Amino acid sequence: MPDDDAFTPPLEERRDALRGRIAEARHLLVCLDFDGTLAPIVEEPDEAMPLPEAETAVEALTDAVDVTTAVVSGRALADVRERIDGPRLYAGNHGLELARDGPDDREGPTSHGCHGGANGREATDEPVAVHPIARKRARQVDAVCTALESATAQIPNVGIENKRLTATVHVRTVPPAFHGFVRETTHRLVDRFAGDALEVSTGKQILEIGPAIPWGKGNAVRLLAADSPPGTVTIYVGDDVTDESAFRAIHPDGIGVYVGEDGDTAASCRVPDPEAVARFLRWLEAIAVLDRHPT
Ligand SMILES: O=P(O)(O)OC[C@H]1O[C@H](O[C@H]2O[C@H](CO)[C@@H](O)[C@H](O)[C@H]2O)[C@H](O)[C@@H](O)[C@@H]1O
Repeated sequence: MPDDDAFTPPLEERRDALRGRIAEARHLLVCLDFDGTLAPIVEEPDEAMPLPEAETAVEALTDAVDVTTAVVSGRALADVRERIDGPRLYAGNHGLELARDGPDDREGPTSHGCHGGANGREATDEPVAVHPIARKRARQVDAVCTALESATAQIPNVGIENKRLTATVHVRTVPPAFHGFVRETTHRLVDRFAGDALEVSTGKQILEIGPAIPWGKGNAVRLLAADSPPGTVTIYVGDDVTDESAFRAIHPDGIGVYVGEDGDTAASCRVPDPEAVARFLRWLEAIAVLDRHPT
């Protein structure tokens, strides 16, 4: 594992080393977080959109030979798919939902942990695989959201985003004096409606409510990498707490790019903001096309 205390270098310092690894790779799996990575953070979650230059870069990478693109988001899969159309693969709800190519009888969220088809796997016709435990706990997520909406109705600007398998409580524009109340109320209602079945975690000015199971973006990225051809180098770009499990999942063979100026990360290098992510993706595409497939 990377040393937590070690300074994670800016991309510029790693560019030459990364260029060699990318140019030599037989295939690239490029996994991208959405909010704070492809889309700048905004006050109103529903207004988040990818930077046009990021969208163009993702499209170009998706069209490149021997490159697979994936968006791996904390948003509901259907929501993030509406916001960026083009990548080949999608993971939503922090990896609890997965849309990937090929037959759906492989190891994955639908079969993780408790389903038993042939070889312990469950076949499904669904285009989107959903973690079975998360699916069962969706009713509890819904009950917590309903209760939270009425318990926080008087709190200015609080937002409850019900994503079915998980939920997000937004406090970005809630006056700081109310943050403690929102946090305590969220924990109390999760306890009351779900006991140990759901848990509360944190992100950028949000509380995330989700099933208390050991499954996250890192598991989803491992599944996508397992579907990739031999000789694939996995690249993951992300900015928030839940992206850290993905950085750890691809270490040490993959390339983790953290978006932000500060904060501990398991990524191998960092870029400052979504504008720099778009430039990185452009650079990646140039190497993928020119260095690996020179005409
Ligand atoms: O994994 P991601 O794709 O980065 O999703 C993480 C959460 O992102 C969204 O919330 C964040 O972005 C909002 C819009 O910029 C911002 O207002 C909020 O403060 C951020 O935390 C999204 O709304 C959540 O559902 C995601 O879990």
